[in-house]
Amino acid sequence: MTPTDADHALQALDEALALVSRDPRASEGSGGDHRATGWPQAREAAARAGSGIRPRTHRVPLAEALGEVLVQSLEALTDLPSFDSSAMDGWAVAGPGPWTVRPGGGVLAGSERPEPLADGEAVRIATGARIPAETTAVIRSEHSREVGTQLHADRAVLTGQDIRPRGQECRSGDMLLPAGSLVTPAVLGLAAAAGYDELITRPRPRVEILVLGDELLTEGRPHDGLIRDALSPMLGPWLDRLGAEVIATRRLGDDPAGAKALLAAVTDSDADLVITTGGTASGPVDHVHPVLREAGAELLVDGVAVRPGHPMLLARLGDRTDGRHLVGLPGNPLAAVSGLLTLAEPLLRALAGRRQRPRYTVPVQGEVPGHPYDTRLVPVLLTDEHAVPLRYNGPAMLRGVAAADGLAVVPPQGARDGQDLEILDLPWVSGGCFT
Ligand SMILES: Nc1nc2c(c(=O)[nH]1)N[C@H]1C(S)=C(S)[C@@H](COP(=O)(O)OP(=O)(O)OC[C@H]3O[C@@H](n4cnc5c(N)ncnc54)[C@H](O)[C@@H]3O)O[C@H]1N2
Ligand code: MOO
Repeated sequence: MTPTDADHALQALDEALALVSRDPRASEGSGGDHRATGWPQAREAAARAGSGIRPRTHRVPLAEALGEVLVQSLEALTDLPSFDSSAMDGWAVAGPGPWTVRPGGGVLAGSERPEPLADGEAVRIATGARIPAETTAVIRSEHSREVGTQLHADRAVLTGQDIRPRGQECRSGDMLLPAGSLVTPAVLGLAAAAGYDELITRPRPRVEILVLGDELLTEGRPHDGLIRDALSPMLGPWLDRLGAEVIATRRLGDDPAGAKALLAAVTDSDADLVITTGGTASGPVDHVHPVLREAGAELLVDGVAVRPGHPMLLARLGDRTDGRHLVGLPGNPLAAVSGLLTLAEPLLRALAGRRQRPRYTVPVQGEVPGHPYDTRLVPVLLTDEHAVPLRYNGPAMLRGVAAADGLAVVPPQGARDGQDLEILDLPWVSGGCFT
């Protein structure tokens, strides 16, 4: 590391740790003097908020069901295989050999029902083709010899060999997968094989993204105190990867008109989840809290003991069963990522009827400084053995996370070299979603 790099790294760490509350119980910058929710509890609260809501359902063509969850169990509409079929290219034979080869063409996959075999007869057959009635075995081409009109087997022939009997995998009506299963590419294949053209699933949760801030540019280089909006380009595709349907991304100013538009979205949006960015802290134009108060929203999480991302929040809009929520992400870009993984992801999984992500840990390489009271989320690269913390992990920086495979969950007080840390995979690394 050059001295300049080292300086930068230290500065990033300083910034990541700078917002240490003097009183561990007080949450600064999130609109009041109250307790921040612990990081694990915040994730649980978000998952709880999204479960127990009456799910919407729809019937969709197979390809559109990818990444959604089955509302009903998947029952076979047919026996599989639906007829006795050959498992190999070779010969269908009846009785003991040698056999007389039936003249003419063989039996191909997809061909009409073949003529029954006579005892001592053989017919050429392709993998997947219907087995002629009276067949006792299939002999692979490489295990047989044709001598004139006679077929000889090179090795012992067992009755039933290389025949896939009808119903070997399932009988019509068998339950193939329970309700609640995620529709993966493999499930689409199975459903098609079992006779389905459409599936009944829970639609993806709909999300509306509202990006707050007057200082944001949508193109060109930063100038005159204005900066590029880094969150609009990032959040839509990210939420898409988390299994949401992003219905709109809108930018709202910090002026009264922006506050009014925010209030309208909070009260009227037909999204299941409204996500805001910025305006969560206690600055003069931070109007997320006032708008939520005005709308009578219930704050389920208001500040989380995590760095970055401390001022993130989760609110319930409307009543308990209608299931509309708002997640307020802090404006600092890595803080927004932290809020996305802490609150939005568990909530969206629950709303989609998906199970929460399986937890796993990886030993960390090197010591990781901790916050005195709060959890830290630190971008890491994953090697075969370790999670390697990345620099440039300050709340306003995306340079670390853009190079990362995941975020390591560093407990308060930090981690020693080799300590097992929970890893939050980034969705494009784990490949856990289908879009
Ligand atoms: N007095 C205090 N001030 C702040 C505290 C605090 O505890 N006391 N907390 C700090 C923390 S931690 C965070 S995180 C931020 C959260 O601020 P807001 O959610 O209110 O966000 P803004 O003030 O609107 O913006 C913060 C920062 O992020 C930049 N930003 C905003 N949106 C975008 C975007 N779309 N793309 C790129 N960058 C964005 C914005 O320009 C600011 O620099 O509050 C601290 N303050
Ligand atoms: O550190 Mo704030 O917590 O920048 O999100």
